[in-house]
Amino acid sequence: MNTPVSTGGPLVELRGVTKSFNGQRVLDGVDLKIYHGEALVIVGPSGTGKSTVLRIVSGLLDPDEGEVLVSGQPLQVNRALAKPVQISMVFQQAALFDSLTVKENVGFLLYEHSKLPREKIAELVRQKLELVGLHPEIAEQMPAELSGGQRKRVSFARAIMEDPGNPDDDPQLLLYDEPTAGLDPIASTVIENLIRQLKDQGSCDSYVVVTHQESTIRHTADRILMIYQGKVRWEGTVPEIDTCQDPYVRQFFDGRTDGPIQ
Ligand SMILES: Nc1ncnc2c1ncn2[C@@H]1O[C@H](COP(=O)(O)OP(=O)(O)OP(=O)(O)O)[C@@H](O)[C@H]1O
Repeated sequence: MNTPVSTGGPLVELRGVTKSFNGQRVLDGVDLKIYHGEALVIVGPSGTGKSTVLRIVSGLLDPDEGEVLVSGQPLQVNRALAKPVQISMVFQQAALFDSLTVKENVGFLLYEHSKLPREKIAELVRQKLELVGLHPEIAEQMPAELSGGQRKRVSFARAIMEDPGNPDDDPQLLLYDEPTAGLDPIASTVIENLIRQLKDQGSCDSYVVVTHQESTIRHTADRILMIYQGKVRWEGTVPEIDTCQDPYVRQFFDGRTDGPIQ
């Protein structure tokens, strides 16, 4: 694992982050902290800005206002130079290149940007495929030949790929956007277990999951944040899902149409 620049403060912190699209304010002063070693799940009604938060944390999107601190340092415009924490994102639709094999997808960044021999990269790909529970023979297949659950695992393998000679390349924070969307309950459980397992075995230090699926919330969260109308509305733990009397939380988890959430 990478040695964090600072172990005292949070890994990532958002302070007063706002973001608008087409004049519509989606995030309206979001404050949140992601700590070392934590399993954070972000929930909230559709369209409330959860994926936008992930994209801001990953550096794919800039906030309009507010600060993003990574290991206490502002996330710089020139992110290639300032990389105190390696952050990897697993996208909702797996986002694999259809014209490349599984091996080329998983090893993409190393094939493009490292000096490692191709055979070494192929070996690393096989190792990562095994870590996510896929048979290494799948490496030569095309994404279109795989099931949705297999594609998700391939995208996990890609997110945890690292150059063993470059300690800065070791992902510390994994961001999962709707990792179990569209999967049956059993396939969802397999993916939820895998998310926990990858952290427990050190493939990442911390993770953030954005999900609507209650089983995924319950299986992958140590801490839960609920975002509503552009702000963090509630923060709690899994047992508190059942005991919390906050009307927003109750309505959300009970799936009721009547209540303060419009
Ligand atoms: N690049 C963009 N351009 C324009 N509007 C955008 C863009 N990205 C997000 N939005 C809008 O911002 C709002 C929040 O989107 P976001 O995907 O962050 O919500 P979400 O909470 O993750 O939703 P869901 O649970 O449905 O996936 C939506 O209204 C969406 O249409």
